[in-house]
Amino acid sequence: MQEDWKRAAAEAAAALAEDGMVVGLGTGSTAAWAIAALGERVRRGLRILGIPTSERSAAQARTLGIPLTGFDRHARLDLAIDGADEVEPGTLDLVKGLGGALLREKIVAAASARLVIAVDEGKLVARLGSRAPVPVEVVDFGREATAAHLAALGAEPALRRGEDGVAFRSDGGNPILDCRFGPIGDAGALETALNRIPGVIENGLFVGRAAAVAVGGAGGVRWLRRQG
Ligand SMILES: O=C[C@H](O)[C@H](O)[C@H](O)COP(=O)(O)O
Repeated sequence: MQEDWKRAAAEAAAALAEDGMVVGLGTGSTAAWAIAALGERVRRGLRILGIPTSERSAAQARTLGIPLTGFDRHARLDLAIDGADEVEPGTLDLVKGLGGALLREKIVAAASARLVIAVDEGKLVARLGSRAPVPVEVVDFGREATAAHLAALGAEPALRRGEDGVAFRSDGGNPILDCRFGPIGDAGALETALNRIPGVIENGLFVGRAAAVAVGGAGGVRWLRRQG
């Protein structure tokens, strides 16, 4: 059921790609449905270039025959399609990065004319942080000191580990501290405060970036759009 909702939302988002666009390819199980839908459209003749946000998404896109490009050839994107871990419906602010791709995702989102998010309705929350931790990518050096700064902002930082117990590494080779804040009052202020901590590379709060969110649910797909 949830997988059907993700897929429907992802396909609605993928339908926004048009001939000639440079498209950011997100990461995660929902973004994978969007990449699959784009692959099918490319097979039928759609002409786009993709910029993937992870090695996983790059591999999937290559398998499907989606031509890829990079920032050296295209510094601006027309559209980025991605998933999210939490969406605040009023603001379209997001938590992202439980899949570990938050840094590349934020770089791609920041370079895109439009960021379109696809989720199932279980991702909607009244306040960001209600359910998901905020992932924070950090450098190895001084990780404990960085974690202490994060704790001082009210988080409970936990080093992300794989199922094998080994510390998770992002595609950039960095560890991630998952920071439980509980419901966040001012996500914009927190996003800025997190990135001011020495040792923090990027955090998973995406504030004021999403233009629209496709939400899959029992009644089909509905669109949330940012006002203004
Ligand atoms: O790093 C991962 C990304 O931010 C994903 O878009 C996010 O975790 C949502 O993933 P999923 O669609 O698998 O729930």
